[in-house]
Amino acid sequence: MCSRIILRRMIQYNILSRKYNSTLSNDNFVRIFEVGPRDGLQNEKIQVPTSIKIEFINRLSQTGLKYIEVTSFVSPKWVPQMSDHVEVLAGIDRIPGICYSALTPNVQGINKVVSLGKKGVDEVAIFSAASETFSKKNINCSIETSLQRFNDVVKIAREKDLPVRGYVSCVVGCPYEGKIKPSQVVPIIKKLLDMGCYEISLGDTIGVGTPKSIYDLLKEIQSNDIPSNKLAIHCHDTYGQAIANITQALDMGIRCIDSSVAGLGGCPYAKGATGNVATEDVIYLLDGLGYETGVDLNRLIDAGQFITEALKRENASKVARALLCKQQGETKTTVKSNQT
Ligand SMILES: CC(C)(COP(=O)([O-])OP(=O)([O-])OC[C@H]1O[C@@H](n2cnc3c(N)ncnc32)[C@H](O)[C@@H]1OP(=O)([O-])[O-])[C@@H](O)C(=O)NCCC(=O)NCCSC(=O)C[C@@](C)(O)CC(=O)[O-]
Repeated sequence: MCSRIILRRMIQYNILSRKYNSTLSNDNFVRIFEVGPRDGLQNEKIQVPTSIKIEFINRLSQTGLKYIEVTSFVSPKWVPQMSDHVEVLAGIDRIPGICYSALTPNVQGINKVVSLGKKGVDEVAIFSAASETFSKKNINCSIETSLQRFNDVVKIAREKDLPVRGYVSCVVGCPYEGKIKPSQVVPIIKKLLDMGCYEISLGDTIGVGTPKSIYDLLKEIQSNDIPSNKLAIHCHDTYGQAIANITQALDMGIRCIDSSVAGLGGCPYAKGATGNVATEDVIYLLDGLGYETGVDLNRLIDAGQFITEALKRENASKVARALLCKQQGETKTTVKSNQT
């Protein structure tokens, strides 16, 4: 009898301590949401061959990333670069456990995703903005109209058990309206969450944020009882503040970071905005801070090199450049010492 009680206590203790450990490790785990194939490529002026996009996504799938935004179902007249969404999705090697996602701005987009069945995506995203002008430039309608449209998108997605992620662009600044107040952002987040989005990604679309503006924004969001585990941070690095802003967000409990390998990207409707923060730089930061991500930095660098060589441009990741330089130096030293 006594030993049974002890056994039960041991089991309870074990379960509790596992729960405790998993809470700890959850808090220590940061989800990386790779947006390179979508946000990274959507702004490329020359059509990137579909086979390159497929190879890029396949390489990303080998890095340990669990979320990859692969394309968007937007109008090909507005963003021609994403017009091969069906072919991209049909061509990639899907790895079980990886969530492949796409943007769907309207019913036409979500219906197309649904019609693809298993060749579609595992989750979709809708995208709003905290700036009225940006909304009109980006999706050709007011914020209010866009939210009505998204309601219909979410309804269809939920009927098909497709999780929906929400984006809010221009959370600290807009290319047309300038500074954006946190009080402009909070109502949009609330509406998207109420609609059924499982998470809201906060987009510093033109990379003007600083740790102070990110702090002010997150403080306002938190004071409105919106939990941090419903949020992600999406930083562009135009002013070189992205890593500092992400560190601020991590300090305030955010555990999902959007990034783009090799720092690819830019928004077609935000002139002058450079790419997203580079995933390699984010992983280096997180490794250094002791967070877990499950992402292999070397494989990521390989994927980043592949796509930058294909696009014939410099890799914008400082970490990738530094590590590649170091490797080249080491190879040269080895070759020299083998020759002597
Ligand atoms: C939203 C619309 C469609 C409205 O565009 P619209 O012109 O107002 O729509 P419409 O309903 O009048 O349709 C016009 C034409 O587009 C077609 N169309 C309409 N919808 C679709 C669709 N889904 N798929 C394919 N075709 C579509 C439709 O069939 C029609 O074709 P037509 O009859 O003239 O031949 C348009 O403005 C659009 O596609 N915008 C794209 C915006 C975009 O992709 N922006 C970049 C992504 S957002 C971003 O980068 C920010 C983010 C998320 O990364 C976060 C951050 O950094 O802040």
